[in-house]
Amino acid sequence: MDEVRAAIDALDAELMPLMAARAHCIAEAARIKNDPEVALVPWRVEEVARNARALGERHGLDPDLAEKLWRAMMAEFIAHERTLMEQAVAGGAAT
Ligand SMILES: C=C(O[C@@H]1C=C(C(=O)O)C=C[C@H]1O)C(=O)O
Repeated sequence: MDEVRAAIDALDAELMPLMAARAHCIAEAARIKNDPEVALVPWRVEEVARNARALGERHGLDPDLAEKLWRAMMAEFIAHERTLMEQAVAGGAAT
């Protein structure tokens, strides 16, 4: 079990910079959209979910699991994007 956990920790260390890069793109999207009401764009969520299924299949990950993981991740990024835009609106209103 120790070896498996060490492998998981090593993979998490590889995933984190990619997650940070994704968060950077989300922050860019927040700046461009500049409206908390449009944090969630349904057609794009469905497109990313379809992409995740295809990528899962290509890399030997159950597509159902890939889709669930990506939908959960997107929900968190969308909430984060909305928070960033709300903060920008609040900051803009105060100045
Ligand atoms: C980045 C966007 O904002 C949201 C975040 C998404 C994501 O985490 O991939 C996908 C759809 C959007 O609702 C976008 O609209 O493309």
